[in-house]
Amino acid sequence: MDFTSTVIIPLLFGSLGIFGLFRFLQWMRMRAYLQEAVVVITGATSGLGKECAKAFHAAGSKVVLCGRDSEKLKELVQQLSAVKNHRKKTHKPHTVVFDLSDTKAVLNGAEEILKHVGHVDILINNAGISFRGTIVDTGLDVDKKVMETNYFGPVALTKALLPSMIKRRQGHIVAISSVQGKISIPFRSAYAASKHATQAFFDCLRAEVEQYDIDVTVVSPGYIQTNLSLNAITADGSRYGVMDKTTAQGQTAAEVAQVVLNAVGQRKKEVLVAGLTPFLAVYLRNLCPRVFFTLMASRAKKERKAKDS
Ligand SMILES: NC(=O)C1=CN([C@@H]2O[C@H](COP(=O)(O)OP(=O)(O)OC[C@H]3O[C@@H](n4cnc5c(N)ncnc54)[C@H](OP(=O)(O)O)[C@@H]3O)[C@@H](O)[C@H]2O)C=CC1
Ligand SMILES: CCCCCCCCCCCCCCCC(=O)OCC(=O)COP(=O)(O)O
Repeated sequence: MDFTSTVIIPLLFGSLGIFGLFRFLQWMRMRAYLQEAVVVITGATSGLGKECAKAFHAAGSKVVLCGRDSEKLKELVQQLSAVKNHRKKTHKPHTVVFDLSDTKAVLNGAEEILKHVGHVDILINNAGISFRGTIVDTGLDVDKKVMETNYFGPVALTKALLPSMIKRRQGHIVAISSVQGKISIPFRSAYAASKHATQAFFDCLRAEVEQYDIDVTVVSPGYIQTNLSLNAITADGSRYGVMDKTTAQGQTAAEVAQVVLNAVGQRKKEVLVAGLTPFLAVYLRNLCPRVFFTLMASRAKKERKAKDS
């Protein structure tokens, strides 16, 4: 008997077995956590929100779909109800209509959610808009609109639902931020600012509510193939209306929704869902800020030149 067959091989198989068992138990825990959970998703009418709705519905959660277009929400309910899942009990979704940029509407929406479903286990603050423009040309009303939709809306909804979570000593709040909540790139000022504010707010919240057993997960994706660039607003408040190459070549919304589902199921505190370059850019911003700022300035010059020519 040599050392390999008596020690190394049994150790290897033992470790693999323990790892497999650990993953299985993790999967079982996640399944139990999501099954029957009341999950509120904002921006469910499109892109990542719509895919999250499909993923959580398929996981057996009771989804509450929020959006500002009731027709699109109804269509999604029909789509989800048509999916037959023989292995898991699924639930007919509820819908609640409100515009996130209107605080009063958000508060009424929160009230309606609690009236309909009694409590919220998981709130996914997903809805958002992006922005394209130079700071010098952008009206303050545009900065405010982006902040209202991406920051004040989610903050108002979170604050409205938080007391009932604290009372139950149970709940999970998710913020869909962006890589741009960690680094700022030129011509995205309002968007990057709203996502940095989101990151900061939900990091503070995480610390404050841990004592009530409430989880907070911040998800920071890179580019995703959605309508985000098409729907972005520009310096004068008009719709950008272009499917950017970066957006078109991003990850699929279904892939990112699966990452959101797993991150929530595993109660992760934060997750960066991006390729190597954005990932390195985040590190560069923190470790060698001067180099990062120089790269961003040259990127701004190049983009400006390309636009002018
Ligand atoms: N796509 C990407 O590359 C990335 C996206 N993200 C983030 O993902 C999230 C989802 O965006 P994504 O799916 O990509 O984009 P989409 O444009 O496809 O979806 C945005 C969703 O937000 C909703 N929404 C926008 N404004 C409001 C409002 N005032 N009130 C209520 N709902 C509103 C939209 O509703 P409606 O259908 O009515 O327009 C839509 O459902 C955003 O927070 C975005 O910042 C993060 C990183 C990368
Ligand atoms: C040796 C280290 C090299 C480090 C890389 C250098 C820096 C390169 C810059 C990379 C910028 C990445 C930007 C990623 C932005 C992003 O993923 O944003 C996601 C969004 O929210 C998209 O919204 P948008 O409206 O901008 O489409």
